[in-house]
Amino acid sequence: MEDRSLTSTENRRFDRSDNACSTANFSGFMENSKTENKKLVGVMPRIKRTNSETPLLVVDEVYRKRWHIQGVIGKGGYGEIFLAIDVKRAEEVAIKAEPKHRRGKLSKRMILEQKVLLKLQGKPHVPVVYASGHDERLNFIVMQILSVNVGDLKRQSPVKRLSRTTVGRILQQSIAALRDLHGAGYLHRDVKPANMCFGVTQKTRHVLMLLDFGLIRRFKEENGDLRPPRKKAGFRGTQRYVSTRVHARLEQTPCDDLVSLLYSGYELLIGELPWKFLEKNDEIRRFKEDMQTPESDFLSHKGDPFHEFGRHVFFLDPFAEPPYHDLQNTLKALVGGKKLVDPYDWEDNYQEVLDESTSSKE
Ligand SMILES: Nc1ncnc2c1ncn2[C@@H]1O[C@H](COP(=O)(O)OP(=O)(O)OP(=O)(O)O)[C@@H](O)[C@H]1O
Repeated sequence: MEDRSLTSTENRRFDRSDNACSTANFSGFMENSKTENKKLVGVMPRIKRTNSETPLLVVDEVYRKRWHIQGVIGKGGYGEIFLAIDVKRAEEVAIKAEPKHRRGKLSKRMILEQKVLLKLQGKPHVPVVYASGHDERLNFIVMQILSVNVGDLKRQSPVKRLSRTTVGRILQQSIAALRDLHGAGYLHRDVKPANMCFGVTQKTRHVLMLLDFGLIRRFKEENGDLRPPRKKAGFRGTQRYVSTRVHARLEQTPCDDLVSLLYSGYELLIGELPWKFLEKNDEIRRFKEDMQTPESDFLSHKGDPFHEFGRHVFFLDPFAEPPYHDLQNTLKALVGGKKLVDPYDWEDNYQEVLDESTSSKE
């Protein structure tokens, strides 16, 4: 095994041989016995050894006699994501933990996330869940360890953006992830680069995974019909990425996840969304509304595959099933003959996007 300094603040890549052990049953949570042959080769997240003052899980402690906590690898608005070693299987896992109570109320967010993640097990763009459950203080999900998120992979690029072929493939895979999720009857409602990671094993390092099912909502009845829309829906999502329909508090449908995906792709391609520095909700909404008018600069870009994709997405019928396959096909020219398994920017020292930048200056 390579030397892995856990105090390092750099992203790490390392190789590790698999050493899967048998599974055991615990009370109070479910366990998935599926384990994949592990050899970690992807862009591993940074580990912070320092916890917050009131840590959800304590570094160096063994949680539930099973997971040796190594450090924090991610933080969201609700909880924290830890790197841990599963002492039974001798392999790295990620543990997402959230307090059970929020502002004095029982938090249902992670309970729903646990349920949906379990339902989606076996889908290629969803992380493998090894266990999930709760104790008196927190809810937790033990899952497959993934790479640095795509937003951070963009931030690490020397030109703070990603190449067209990398973005095209991220979008094609995200469309597949959304097709599977929508097919199961759920909307994500928080599609953004920070909620996308790649696998870190040889087999999964080119597979995009969609994360964070905390804002998920069922949009179909059990019989497949659309649930009747509410007159006014609450705001759910991240202001920068939500569609104009969400700004208008309309009931979300699959097209709104796809608009968030379009904005995510635009951000990855150009570096920052034009409304990044606007603070007022109305100003952001107006900017987005202008962008989707047929005479906008964005939609006047004829012949460019990303703008073609934008045209498709902006004019989707909110109440019809999106043409996922056609949308993926629109992106073929952006991908330019690269395969999903060919290296992505971060595996190639961002050379392609550096070359794109140089040629656009000439
Ligand atoms: N399985 C994983 N492996 C590696 N990193 C992960 C994993 N799950 C989450 N992360 C990292 O942690 C970050 C936060 O995760 P997540 O979005 O699930 O948390 P959250 O508390 O629900 O966040 P939010 O406030 O955006 O809703 C992600 O952006 C990602 O970088």
